[in-house]
Amino acid sequence: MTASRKLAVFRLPPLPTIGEIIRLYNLRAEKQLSQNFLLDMRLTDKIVRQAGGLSNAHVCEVGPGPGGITRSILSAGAADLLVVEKDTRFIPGLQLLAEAAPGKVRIVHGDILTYKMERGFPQKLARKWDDEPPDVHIIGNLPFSVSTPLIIKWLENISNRDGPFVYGRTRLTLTFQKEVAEESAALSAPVRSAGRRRTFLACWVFCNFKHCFSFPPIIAFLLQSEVDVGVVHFTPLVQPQIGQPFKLVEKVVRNVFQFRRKHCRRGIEMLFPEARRLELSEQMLRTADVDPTLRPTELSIPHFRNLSDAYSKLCSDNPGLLAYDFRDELRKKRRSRCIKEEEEELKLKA
Ligand SMILES: C[S@@+](CC[C@H](N)C(=O)[O-])C[C@H]1O[C@@H](n2cnc3c(N)ncnc32)[C@H](O)[C@@H]1O
Repeated sequence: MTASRKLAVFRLPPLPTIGEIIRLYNLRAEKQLSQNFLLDMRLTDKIVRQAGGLSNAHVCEVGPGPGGITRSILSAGAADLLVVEKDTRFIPGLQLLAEAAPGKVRIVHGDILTYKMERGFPQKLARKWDDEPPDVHIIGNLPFSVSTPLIIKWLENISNRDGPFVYGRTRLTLTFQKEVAEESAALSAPVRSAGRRRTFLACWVFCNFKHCFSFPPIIAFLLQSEVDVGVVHFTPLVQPQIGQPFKLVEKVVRNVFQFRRKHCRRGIEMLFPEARRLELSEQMLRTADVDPTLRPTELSIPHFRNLSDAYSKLCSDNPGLLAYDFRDELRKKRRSRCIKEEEEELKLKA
């Protein structure tokens, strides 16, 4: 016990504060890039604690910026910290931190949306999917415009067990806009809770999802930001709540939520080519045993499970259906209408 406690404690040598780093390297937060920095170490420590014990853990921090969360991860005892930062201006400050924690910090100057995390950590860390999660964590306070596409990408990775999930059920601790985090946490509440977001519905399907706490921007940021921030912790589920691939589930959820104030039948119809729209959407709703007059926000995960299973069955019976996108059909229709109008105009002129 004492030995492992000793291992976990890591004290960084005296370093300039994050505020001094920002001044030293002239790291102006770019408002158009939604760059806001966490300066309060008590807050960064609290965010990092939400990941669970990091003693001797392998961690990837996404978007470290001037390094507030980075310092908290090191102080929490991480053995190996991989930071992925897109903006060159932050690299020298991160190098200073790497020198202060020899052998612990690896810096990647790159974009997390394209970074191949399956190569980021040694394969020996990998655990079986149904084992306990591996000692690999992802932590980050990213711009909200990046964290949403990123979580969609990672949900697909969870479904395929690739990317950061080649190591097993890698845990994620990320920040989102407070309203999104709180409303999404309400997904576990009774079915009729309003305001659910489709991205997070998919999160519930594939992850255990916990809204840890929120904080106002005023206590944290260098730039005045208008929105509160919510810290969310995800652990991939051993058994997703819907046994279909992410792409199919996401397509069903996306189409249903397209007309969020209308009956769910309206969005479901758009999954099918115009010529067979009514027939196939009725068949799907009947097989799924879902009331077509429910609104998208009234549908529960079991409803989506039945809808996804029914849609998957229709896709196997109708080759090409999974690739169907009503927008392509609309575009083709518009194009042929334009061509027809042009031909008629030419006829009139002749
Ligand atoms: C909101 S700031 C937060 C900085 C730091 N994590 C903190 O809490 O103080 C977001 C950081 O993510 C970086 N970033 C933005 N998009 C990124 C991407 N696609 N890949 C890697 N880093 C990114 C920005 O350059 C910036 O350093």
